[in-house]
Amino acid sequence: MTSQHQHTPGADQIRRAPKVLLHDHLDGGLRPGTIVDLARETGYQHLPETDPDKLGVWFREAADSGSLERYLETFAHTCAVMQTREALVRVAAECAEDLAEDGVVYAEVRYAPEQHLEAGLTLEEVVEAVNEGFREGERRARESGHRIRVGALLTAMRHAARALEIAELANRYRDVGVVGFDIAGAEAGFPPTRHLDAFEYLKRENNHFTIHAGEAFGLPSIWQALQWCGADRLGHGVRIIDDIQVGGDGSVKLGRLASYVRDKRIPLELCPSSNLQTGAADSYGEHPIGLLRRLHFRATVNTDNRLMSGTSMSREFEHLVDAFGYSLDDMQWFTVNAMKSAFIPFDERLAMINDVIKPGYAELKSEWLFQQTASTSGSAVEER
Ligand SMILES: O=c1[nH]cnc2c1ncn2[C@H]1C[C@H](O)[C@@H](CO)O1
Ligand SMILES: [Zn+2]
Repeated sequence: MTSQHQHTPGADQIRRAPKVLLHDHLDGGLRPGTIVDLARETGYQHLPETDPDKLGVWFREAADSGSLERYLETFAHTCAVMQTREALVRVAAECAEDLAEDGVVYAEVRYAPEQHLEAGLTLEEVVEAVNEGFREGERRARESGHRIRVGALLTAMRHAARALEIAELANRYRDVGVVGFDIAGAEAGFPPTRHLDAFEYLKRENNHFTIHAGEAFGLPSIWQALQWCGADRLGHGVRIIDDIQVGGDGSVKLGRLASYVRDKRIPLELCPSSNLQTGAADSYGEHPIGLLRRLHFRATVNTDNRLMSGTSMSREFEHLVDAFGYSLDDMQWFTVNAMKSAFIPFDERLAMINDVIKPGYAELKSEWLFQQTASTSGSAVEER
């Protein structure tokens, strides 16, 4: 009989399993229909398609170029329709609702406030609108029987020069909806050390931050993010694989940086579908997450941009279950890793793990166990 631990979950179980999301961009997760509505309401005339289905396909295809720079160009359209308070509240509320509907129980969603000032909002107004939207989305989710908690990460764009200002903003709204800071944007040519003042400030304030590193550029970027900037987590970090040698006999040798990342339990915010689109991996089966999970890195599963990748947390897990045969126990392992790595206080993370995540997986596994008993009881004699 198949053990419950080896059970590969189906789509429905994956969706119902509690999931934790640490790396998701607000401006990369809009519903296509909402983009069309907002463009109409705000007079934005440059959408490549005005039919929601076609627009969704356009984003996925345009983001599928194999280049991070070209992938990032698609955000011009989403940011263009996220310039008013009403638009930001709506997008944030729908984001929380969509994640909750997908079984996400805790999410840290990031966005760059500096990209939402074109119609005259201040940085503070942007943050307050998004916070309001998240609270509204959490409330609507509760009404439809889902529970989710959403925290915001404020992102500074690495090609710009506002990182310190955004870090100060993150600090001001700490404990008021914002749980940390991030930098994003094109990686090659924009090392994180350009923003050292922002990271040093956050460290002095005992605040938390993650850095997009090791996605389009390799080990030097990861090394800088950790050893110069002091990042708590790595956004992607997938190229840490370049510091791991696997011999023909299956033996594995970790370089100094890879050892440091594993020994220090540095969380890797891995985003498989996004990596396939920007060229960091060729297929799900070849994605480094398989090896990193086997080697017990602090690996987590994330969506990055649900719109551009046509994905969700459940879809990401479906791909991984297909590629690696992951069980509910593997899913729970990734989920607990993510919850341990969140930027909210330790006692709250622990409560989520013990009171939400573990009971959720126990319930699914018990469901499976009883189904197994029912379906095998007729053949008990043969099995003996
Ligand atoms: O995967 C990514 N790498 C680097 N930057 C990214 C990625 N996904 C989104 N961004 C950028 C584009 C968005 O406008 C910005 C803030 O969410 O972050
Ligand atoms: Zn990202």
